[in-house]
Amino acid sequence: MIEVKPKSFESLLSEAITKAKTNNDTQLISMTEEIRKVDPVRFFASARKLSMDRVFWTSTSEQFSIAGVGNAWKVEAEENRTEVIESRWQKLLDEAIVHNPYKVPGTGLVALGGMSFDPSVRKSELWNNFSHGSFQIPILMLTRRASRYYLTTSLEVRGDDDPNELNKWVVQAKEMVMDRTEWLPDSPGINTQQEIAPGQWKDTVKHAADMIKSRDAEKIVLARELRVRLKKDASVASILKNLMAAQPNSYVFAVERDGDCFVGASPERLVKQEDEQLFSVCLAGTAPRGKTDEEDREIARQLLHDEKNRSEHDFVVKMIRKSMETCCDAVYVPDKPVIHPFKNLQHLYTPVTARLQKGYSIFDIIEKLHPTPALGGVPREKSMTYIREHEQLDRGWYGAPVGWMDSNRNGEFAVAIRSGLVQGNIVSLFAGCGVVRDSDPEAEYEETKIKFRPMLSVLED
Ligand SMILES: C=C(O[C@@H]1C=C(C(=O)O)C=C[C@H]1O)C(=O)O
Ligand SMILES: [Mg+2]
Repeated sequence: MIEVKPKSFESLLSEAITKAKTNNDTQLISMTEEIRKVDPVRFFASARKLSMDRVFWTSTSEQFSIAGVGNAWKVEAEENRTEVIESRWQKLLDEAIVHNPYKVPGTGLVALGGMSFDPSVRKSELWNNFSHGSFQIPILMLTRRASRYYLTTSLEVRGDDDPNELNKWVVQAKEMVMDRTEWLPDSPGINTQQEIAPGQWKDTVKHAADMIKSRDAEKIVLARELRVRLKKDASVASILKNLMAAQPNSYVFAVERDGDCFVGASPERLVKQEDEQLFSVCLAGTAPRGKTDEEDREIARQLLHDEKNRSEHDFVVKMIRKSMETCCDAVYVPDKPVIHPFKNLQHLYTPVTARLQKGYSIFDIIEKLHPTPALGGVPREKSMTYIREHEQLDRGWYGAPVGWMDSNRNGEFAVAIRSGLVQGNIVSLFAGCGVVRDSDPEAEYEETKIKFRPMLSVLED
């Protein structure tokens, strides 16, 4: 990475264009400035006018958000995705010309995106616009951290570009996305809901549980789809706004590809990196919320001691610990889970901390962790084969890592659950649950029903 201190964005452009001409190659530049307050959701909404892919990420509890639009750089990988993405990202980090005096996580060079749950599955029509791995550096990116706001502008230039023209376009685009008067429409309202093959799904749960009883596997996560037809086309910005309000301790995210948008509010962190420090979470085991405080506490107490839910949870803990130990020091995992309540349900939760050893990157961690038994199963390959053969659905990006990373070894990835794919007025929602030997198909069905609630409730009018 080449750090520079240009007088203006235009002078940075001129410098980069000259360099591109000399090298007969493209050149990526990126410049970050601190700006006055702009609401990230409004930024996302206004960015629609640019008709380019948008991306959104927030860890609401930390008041940290990123909203971006356009592709200054993009990597799409259908095969060997982590190697392809990592090598392209490393090359970019070596060559980019950057001005970012702030060093705030999530500013400067930031790649946002995600991947599909299972790269060996042939994509269905539904997920046509989403590659097995896809990351972008937005052209315009807003980063909010508590009460500070930063705008990063990145562009890839060629030797024959005109700095003046490019600069003019950037100035106009900035004005457009920072329009503070952008209006957010109300929730679209739901016309019809169609559960995809619920009976068959319950039969599969029974089949999987029987297989586990005969010791052919230990845990298999099975998901199903709910297809929703809205009264009008969804405004993703409004969905984001409502998700942030309704699910304050979840990661609210959106990744748009050619008009389709994958959106969700996930309670599950896969991994967060701050230099060599890693934070992960084991989240599995579910119960509803109580109607009164007393009932809520009683349900929580039962969940903590419930053998079936504890076994679902413990598979995840064991696997995350083991994976971390292959490339980290100081792996710390508490002995027992605690309850983590969310708006619609409560989960068993065990946090994990670790120190990443030299020579490993966040890609190595993602590759080792995904899919954890919270979304795949135990043993990993057996459960994946079972899912491929029996689930009536293309998971696409559901249940897979989604998030961001920057050039200073900061990043965070969530497991993309409580999510849906928005295509105009059609939304495909996904929810699954961990099947273990004592799973009852009817109870698992009810559990998935609650897991649809976070997304469903923000679509209803
Ligand atoms: C698979 C999902 O959630 C996962 C399954 C859980 C369970 O079965 O108890 C709990 C949290 C997640 O690990 C989902 O929400 O779709
Ligand atoms: Mg469960």
